[in-house]
Order: sequence, then structure tokens, then C-alpha cells
Amino acid sequence: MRSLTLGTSLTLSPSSSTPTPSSKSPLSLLIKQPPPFYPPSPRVSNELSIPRFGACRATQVVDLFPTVSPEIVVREARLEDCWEVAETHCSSFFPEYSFPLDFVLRVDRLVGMLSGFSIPPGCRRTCLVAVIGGSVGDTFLFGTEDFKIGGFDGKFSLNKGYVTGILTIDTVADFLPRKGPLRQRRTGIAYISNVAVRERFRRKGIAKRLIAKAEAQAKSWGCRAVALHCDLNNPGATKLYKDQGFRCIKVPEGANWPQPKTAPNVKFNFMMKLLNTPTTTA
Ligand SMILES: CC(=O)SCCNC(=O)CCNC(=O)[C@H](O)C(C)(C)COP(=O)(O)OP(=O)(O)OC[C@H]1O[C@@H](n2cnc3c(N)ncnc32)[C@H](O)[C@@H]1OP(=O)(O)O
Repeated sequence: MRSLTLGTSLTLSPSSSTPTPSSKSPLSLLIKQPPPFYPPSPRVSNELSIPRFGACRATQVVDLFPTVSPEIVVREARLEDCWEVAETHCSSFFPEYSFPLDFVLRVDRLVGMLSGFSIPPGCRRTCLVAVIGGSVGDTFLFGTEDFKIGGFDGKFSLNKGYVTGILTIDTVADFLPRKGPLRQRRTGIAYISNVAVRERFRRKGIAKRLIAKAEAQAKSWGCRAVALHCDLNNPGATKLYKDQGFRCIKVPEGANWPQPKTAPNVKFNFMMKLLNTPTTTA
């Protein structure tokens, strides 16, 4: 078995791991925060709030014309996607909330995402989206190459499609153990967070596609590994990551490694994958 080395004494265990950091926005302070990144309750429909907040047209187009443009395309999120990204995040991680709190949560998430542009110098962050219903090759984009807001590409397209899944990848290393006595930020390891797929699009391989794209992105940034935290009580996500070649990292006894801030009772597996490790599934 391969071994990953991170700081002092990390070992890969044959088992595996969930969630991620959430950006805190001013609205977070005004509402009682629910525990983030829980798997959604199966009894609640994620799509209930969509018609109220304006995404209904895109949803209906997909429903009415499923064969016109059935392909899922994974690409960098653009500013025009940001509401649907917030919606996908909230409906996946907080499915139990109904109006008006679900709307407040979405706005909070939107503000959090768009205000997340202050990343440390030299670090990268990108939000990836899996979209359906947009055209692949003939997209006409407005905007410049380098303009970014938060993890969002500052370009617009007239043919955006409908966001079905999301993933954030960064090299900020906030959730990786620091290095050396000066507690320097780790480099060369990208961190995956906020992986979510709308309920009605699950088990179609969308998360797998997002992860594959994230790995390619990490490689293009020169990273040698990717890491993430996965809720111990999220067996579906754990299986997803294990199948994609991620392995659990045993946290050294007594080590105080950083973790996503969620509810106090949530326990995480820390998982990593070397980027030359092949996956077990296509
Ligand atoms: C680092 C993080 O962000 S962890 C947070 C993970 N996100 C969440 O828990 C939010 C709520 N859940 C979701 O959004 C989705 O269920 C996800 C993201 C976990 C999975 O998305 P999907 O697009 O459905 O996954 P995908 O179809 O690619 O599944 C690939 C494989 O993972 C495994 N898998 C995925 N979901 C499940 C599940 N609920 N139960 C068991 N296995 C699962 C299966 O092996 C699946 O292959 P199969 O369908 O051929 O059996």
C-alpha cells in the first residue's frame, strides 16, 4: 500500500471519509446556524424552494426537453451560476429548512461565496459546477480571462445551463496541519470541499465527474495530492471517495489538526489521495 507523508507521522488506513469549510458572512451572525454539511434528510425534497426563487424556468426546460441537451458538463463556475450554486449547497446540506429560513440561508451562502475573494497570496480557489442543458462547444463568453470573484470566473455566457452539482477546490490549506515551528501553510496539497449534487440528479456519476475535474485542476496547479474531510456518519460520501482512491489518514495521537467548523458532535475522517493513484471505478 502507498503511504502519504504529511508532517510527522501520517499513515494511510485501509478505511476511508465528509465536508468542508463554510465561508462566514455577516448574515451568519443574524440567524441561528444549523449544523453544516449534513447529508440531507431523504424525506425532504430539495427542489421545493426552486420555483419560489426563480430557477423554475431552467428546471422546467430540463424536464421538458431532457434529450435536447442531456450531457452533463463540468466546468468552472461563473458569476451567472452563483445563485444556483448557493441553492445546490443549501438544499443539499440543509434540506430540512423551509421558507423563509431556506431563502435567508441561500442569500447568506451567496454573500459568503462572493465575499470569499480574499485568499492568501499565491493560493488558488475554484468552484466547479456540473451543468445540464447548456451547450458545450459553442458557448459565447463575455468577460476577461483573469477576472475572478471568490471562486467564480468573472465571465458570462448566454447559454449557461442548469447547475446540478458543485465542488470547491483550493490550495489555501486552512484545514491541513501547518508546517514547522513557524506553522507555515502547506503547499502542494489541494483541498476539496462543499461537494453536493441536487437530490434528483444523484447516483448518476456527477460527483465522480466533479472529483475527476478537481483532481485535474489540482494537478494543473502543481499539487501532488488532494485532501478532504468527510463526516464519519456519511457512508455514501465515504464510499464515493474511497472508490475514487482516497484513503483515511490516521491523525497522530494528541495532534490538534484543524477541522471544518460544524456542529460539535460531528466527527470527520481526514482523507487524502496521491494524484498519481488510479481510481477503482471509471
Ligand atoms: C468533502 C465533502 O464535501 S463531503 C460532503 C458530501 N456531500 C453531501 O453529503 C451532501 C449531500 N449528498 C450529496 O450531495 C450526494 O449524495 C454526494 C455528493 C455525496 C454524491 O453525489 P452523486 O452524484 O450522487 O455521486 P455519484 O453518482 O458520482 O456516486 C458515485 C459512487 O459513490 C457511491 N455513492 C454515492 N452516493 C451514495 C449513497 N448515498 N449511498 C451509497 N453509495 C453512494 C456509489 O458507489 C456511487 O456509485 P454507484 O451509483 O455506481 O453505486
